[in-house]
Amino acid sequence: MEFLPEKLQDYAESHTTDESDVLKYISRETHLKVLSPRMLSGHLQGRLLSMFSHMIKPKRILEIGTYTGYSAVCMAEGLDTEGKLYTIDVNEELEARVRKHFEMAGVTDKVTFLVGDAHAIVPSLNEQWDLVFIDADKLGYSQYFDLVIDNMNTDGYIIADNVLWSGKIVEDVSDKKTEAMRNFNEKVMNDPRVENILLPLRDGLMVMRKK
Ligand SMILES: C[S@@+](CC[C@H](N)C(=O)[O-])C[C@H]1O[C@@H](n2cnc3c(N)ncnc32)[C@H](O)[C@@H]1O
Repeated sequence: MEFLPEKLQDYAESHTTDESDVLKYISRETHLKVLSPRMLSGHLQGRLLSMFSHMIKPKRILEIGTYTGYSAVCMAEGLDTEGKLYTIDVNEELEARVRKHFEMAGVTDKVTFLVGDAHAIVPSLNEQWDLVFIDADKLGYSQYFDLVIDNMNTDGYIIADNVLWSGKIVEDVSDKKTEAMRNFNEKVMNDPRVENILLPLRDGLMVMRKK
């Protein structure tokens, strides 16, 4: 499914700051050589993540779902000078490619890339988060929220991707992932510890601020 009519997408992209050469390289290589390139955040969402990160100036970022490193590089752009970004992916086949991308982007010293199941790794990280990006297994979103919420700084932000789930969220569809995403959106909506906005950019971003 196209998220936006092509002409509007082109117009929005042509009126948005361009991607860096490294991000263009990551995107191109991912589309040529990696399965499911649609998972990559892409130009508009990448610039939004970078913009949020610049606004927050986070000292600690957690990303759940690295894929080929595109969104991690975008968020690293806004890190505080002493800041660190942790990113986790379970797919070890991507590891060499991701490390190369971080090297090319010049972020290796700020980024800790962990390969393994985020459900097991997140509880082992002894950090307080300013920005968390949840973009991995859809059945795990609610658990990821539970795992990070008590370690969010006040005015820290959690962003969850794909919350419109290609539009299925409002259709008469009841498969496991769609139901999981509905449950996640309801859970966030009813949690008094956060205020939230569902931003209908691309496949939908749930943006939450820890009160
Ligand atoms: C949508 S992609 C991430 C896209 C990336 N954030 C970006 O915007 O370019 C989702 C990734 O989550 C990873 N993933 C799925 N289940 C996971 C788990 N349990 N722990 C860690 N990573 C997982 C997949 O291997 C995949 O690379």
